[in-house]
Amino acid sequence: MKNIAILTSGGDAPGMNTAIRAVAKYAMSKGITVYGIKRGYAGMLNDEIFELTPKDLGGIIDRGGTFLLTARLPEFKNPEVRAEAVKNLKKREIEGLVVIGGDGSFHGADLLYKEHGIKVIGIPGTIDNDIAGTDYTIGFDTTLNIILDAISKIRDTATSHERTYLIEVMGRNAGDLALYSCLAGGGDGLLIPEKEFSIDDLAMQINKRREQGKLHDVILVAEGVGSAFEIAEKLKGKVKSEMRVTVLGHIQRGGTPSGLDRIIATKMGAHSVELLEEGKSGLMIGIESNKLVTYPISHAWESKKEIDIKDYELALTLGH
Ligand SMILES: Nc1ncnc2c1ncn2[C@@H]1O[C@H](COP(=O)(O)OP(=O)(O)O)[C@@H](O)[C@H]1O
Ligand SMILES: O=P(O)(O)OC[C@H]1O[C@](O)(COP(=O)(O)O)[C@@H](O)[C@@H]1O
Ligand SMILES: [Mg+2]
Repeated sequence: MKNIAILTSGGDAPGMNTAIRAVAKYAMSKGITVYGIKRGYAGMLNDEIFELTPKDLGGIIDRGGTFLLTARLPEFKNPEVRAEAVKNLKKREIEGLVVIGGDGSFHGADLLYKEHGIKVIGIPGTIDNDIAGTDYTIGFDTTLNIILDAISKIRDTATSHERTYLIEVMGRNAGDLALYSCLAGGGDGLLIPEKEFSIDDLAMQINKRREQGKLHDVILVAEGVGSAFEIAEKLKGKVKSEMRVTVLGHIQRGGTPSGLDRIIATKMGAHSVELLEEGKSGLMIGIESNKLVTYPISHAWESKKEIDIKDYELALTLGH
């Protein structure tokens, strides 16, 4: 394989730059020419494609976001749009494409392979950890650590004022960020979309904690269950303590990638080039039990990543 390209697509995630660097440097070490595509599929369509040089890759291993920029292009679901975009790859004789993104981005990649023969490899990059076939997606660990830092800070003020805090965290339809920040941050309650919950039970739990002499409550609310403000509204009159809501928002998606995110981004990035060199295509890379694995790329949207029930129950047990 002589020429490959890389793009990032969907929501950005810390560690995407680390992955781009690994793909490009590893490919260059094998004599492959590497193109960067700006703004995901939008840049492929608009011909924002340029040859990456070693200079582009310096100083990005620890930079959050993605220097290739990212975008969402709903029109890419249209086969005519894909046919137009692929012309910009073919005129440069780009045979392989590494797509760093989520299930939606992988879907687009799969169609490029099936319809136009471009060899594609997907690297899971999203803070949500909502992709089947991998224990961790790139960005999840960094975001988890940002949330843990926020929990510690909020707990200080929550305790001083003896308040109940609802902290809304990202995750789209997935509860992993809320679950693992509750587990590792000592959260006192957890609401995730994968599990039913009762507002009355939560209120009872908060009141019971106060009877035990606890001075604060930190409740993790996954955005997938709805607004934490609405949950607070429903709790009003049922809990005795004063309540506050903090929506962490996009602060969760920025900053230096953690060690774990950099390690998995680097390993997955290099492996994507190995797979392309072997002539493979239509695969996504994952990490399971600390080993790199591959699945057909369709695994990302055909299988649903399940919540770990034991971890969920442990978080609830320790939160009581
Ligand atoms: N079914 C699909 N067919 C073709 N392209 C798709 C499809 N779904 C998503 N895409 C492309 O991938 C982009 C990113 O998808 P999105 O679902 O927003 O994020 P993520 O990749 O993080 O799941 C979309 O804006 C679109 O360009
Ligand atoms: O940046 P936006 O457009 O506000 O999107 C917010 C969404 O993006 C995410 O941060 C990341 O989601 P994706 O990786 O699937 O794009 C979600 O957690 C959140 O729901
Ligand atoms: Mg997605």
